[in-house]
Amino acid sequence: MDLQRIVEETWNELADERGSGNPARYIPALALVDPRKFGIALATREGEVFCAGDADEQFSIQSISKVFALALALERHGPGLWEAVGREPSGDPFNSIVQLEREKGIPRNPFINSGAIVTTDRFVDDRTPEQAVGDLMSRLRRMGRDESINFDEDVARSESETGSRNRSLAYFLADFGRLMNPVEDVLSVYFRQCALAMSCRQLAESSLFLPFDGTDPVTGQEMCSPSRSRRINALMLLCGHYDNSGQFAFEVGVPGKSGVGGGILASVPGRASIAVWSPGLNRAGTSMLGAKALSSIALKTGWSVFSGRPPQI
Ligand SMILES: NC(=O)CC[C@H](N)C(=O)O
Repeated sequence: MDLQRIVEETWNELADERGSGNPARYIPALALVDPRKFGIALATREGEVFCAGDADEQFSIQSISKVFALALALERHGPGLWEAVGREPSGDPFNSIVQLEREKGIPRNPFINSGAIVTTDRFVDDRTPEQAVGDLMSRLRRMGRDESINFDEDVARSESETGSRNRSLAYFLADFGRLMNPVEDVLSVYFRQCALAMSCRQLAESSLFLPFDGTDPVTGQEMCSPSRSRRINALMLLCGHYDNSGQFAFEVGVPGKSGVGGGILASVPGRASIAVWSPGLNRAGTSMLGAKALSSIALKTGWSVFSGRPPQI
């Protein structure tokens, strides 16, 4: 299978639709990004990366970071993490607060904002926010094989200045006694984690542990056990796009995680890790063109977790 041709064809087919959807404006720094950006990177077990468009330009990965935070929080706490956060789709928008009161401060899953705030709190654990951010950065740099990976201070500040909703969620959690650390400490890590700047290529390369049983097949670095990576993939499939997760599974058919910066990370078990970026979003905060690109790649390759077709590569 000529993956470079598939990636390029997909980009060319959709290029005229660049600028479709609505970029996130509730984080002012994100509204400054050129809405016509469009990149695709597909990384394989052999260490090859097939790219098209703006695949080497860094963007704000936003909620895609929740996948890394989950893996690292599980590493610190093991299955005990599941006492603080659930594993069910919420069917509500990512920043919804309604279930939190009814369900006594146990968020439905680690990918909605309330669940991610709890996950980040557990990742911080007994450390200072600075130590936790330092640890997150060094892990990502190691996984992405790139020392330049960092967070964008302007985006983190912009989100903090306008973060009333996330503060509400965090104080609600604190009121139920669900956070180990002070609210502002947890949020300062959460905002920086969301403001991580990475390119499609860096994202695809640093997340190869997801489709390959917890271990980067290129470097041999182990991120988590095979059973844990299976479970993270399961959560991505069911909760990775909030109240749009069903639609994404229907159209694309592989685990994925969206971010309001317009990135989507998709994990194709046993095959590849794919990152796409286009800032225009649908109503659930999933990149419109990004989802179309992934759907097209899934169609062209035949890749799907719901298909019994033998591996093509
Ligand atoms: N879906 C997202 O990417 C949301 C993340 C964003 N940082 C927020 O907390 O609102």
